[in-house]
Amino acid sequence: MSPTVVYDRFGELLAFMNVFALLFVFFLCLKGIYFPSSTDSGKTGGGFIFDYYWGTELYPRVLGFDVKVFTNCRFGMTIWPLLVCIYALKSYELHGFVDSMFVTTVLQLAYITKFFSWEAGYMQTIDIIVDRAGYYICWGCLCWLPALYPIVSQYLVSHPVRLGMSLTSIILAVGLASILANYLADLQRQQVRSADGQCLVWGRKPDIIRAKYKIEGGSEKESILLASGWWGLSRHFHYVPEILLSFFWTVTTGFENLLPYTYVLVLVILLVHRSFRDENKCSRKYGRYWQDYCDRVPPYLTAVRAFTAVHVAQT
Ligand SMILES: NC(=O)C1=CN([C@@H]2O[C@H](COP(=O)(O)OP(=O)(O)OC[C@H]3O[C@@H](n4cnc5c(N)ncnc54)[C@H](OP(=O)(O)O)[C@@H]3O)[C@@H](O)[C@H]2O)C=CC1
Ligand SMILES: CC(C)CCC[C@@H](C)[C@H]1CC[C@H]2C3=CC=C4C[C@@H](O)CC[C@]4(C)[C@H]3CC[C@]12C
Repeated sequence: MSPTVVYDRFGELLAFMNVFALLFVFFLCLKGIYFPSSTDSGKTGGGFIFDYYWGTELYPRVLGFDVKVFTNCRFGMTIWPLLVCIYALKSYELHGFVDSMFVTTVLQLAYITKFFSWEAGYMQTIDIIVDRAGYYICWGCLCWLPALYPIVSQYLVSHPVRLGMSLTSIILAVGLASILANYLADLQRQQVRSADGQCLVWGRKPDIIRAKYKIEGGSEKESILLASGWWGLSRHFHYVPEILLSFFWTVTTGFENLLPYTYVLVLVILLVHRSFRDENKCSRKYGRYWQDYCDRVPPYLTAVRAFTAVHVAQT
């Protein structure tokens, strides 16, 4: 049997995953209340619907597996590249070599490879340390991610687009450059923190804030907030190349249909919402140190506005 049967019967597979995920989230909801694996567990206080949506446990374990690492990394981030390859194979069976499919496949696989090379960093993000294992994260990674994230590849199977050599090269180059910028920004923060600020950022001594915060139990800890390099351009600057890279792998579909742009549009909403959530989290965690960082570095919408204003003034 060819793996492209997954493309042919994707609707049925997704329906099955939905039933499984909805039941699994229900199981997790009860488990967090009655048999928690960790201390951050129990009802949210918002009623059953909200418990189900948000989850009742931060780090549930089932049969020795960490549920969120499994749903987010081992399932979601693994099924995505598999689907991208299956859709590319289906397209090859139907139309032979199609350059738009080639570009989107290379860009998505490069992006996913980037994710796995930085996976340890993902363990420190709000998905893992703030969001409980409920409908939002678990159903999201089991159903929403496989349906939405590879949508461009799925669309190109039935709507092949011929880009030509020049467009193929340009989109590949700017797409890979955006992936690199996003990767370097994530890496820069990790390196500065692990070197305790004793390293160079863009050839200079980094501009850092030694931010103190209290952990449960009241003892004090210290962390580094980087205010130069990528992290000095704007707060959450790495979201800009994140949006651009997804736009580049989508623009391969042309402008005839809005459907393949769903992922980019949803991503913009998700990242804007996420930057507010993260700022809230950092402000509560670091207090006046975070305020100091905000005084030095503008939010990215301000940075984008300032960037556009300079360009408009120049032209
Ligand atoms: N495709 C998709 O669906 C999505 C992709 N992403 C991508 O995933 C990656 C991770 O993003 P995300 O999960 O949002 O988390 P971030 O990488 O933005 O990390 C946020 C955390 O970084 C720390 N931090 C914030 N500012 C600074 C600073 N100036 N210096 C040092 N540390 C700082 C804080 O954590 P601490 O408590 O450690 O200080 C903060 O909570 C990015 O590449 C992003 O583009 C993100 C969301 C969705
Ligand atoms: C239920 C839905 C409305 C929302 C579902 C949300 C989740 C599926 C997604 C929320 C945040 C997403 C991610 C965050 C960071 C990531 C790092 C990046 O390098 C790869 C993608 C991802 C793991 C991404 C995956 C989907 C979310 C968990």
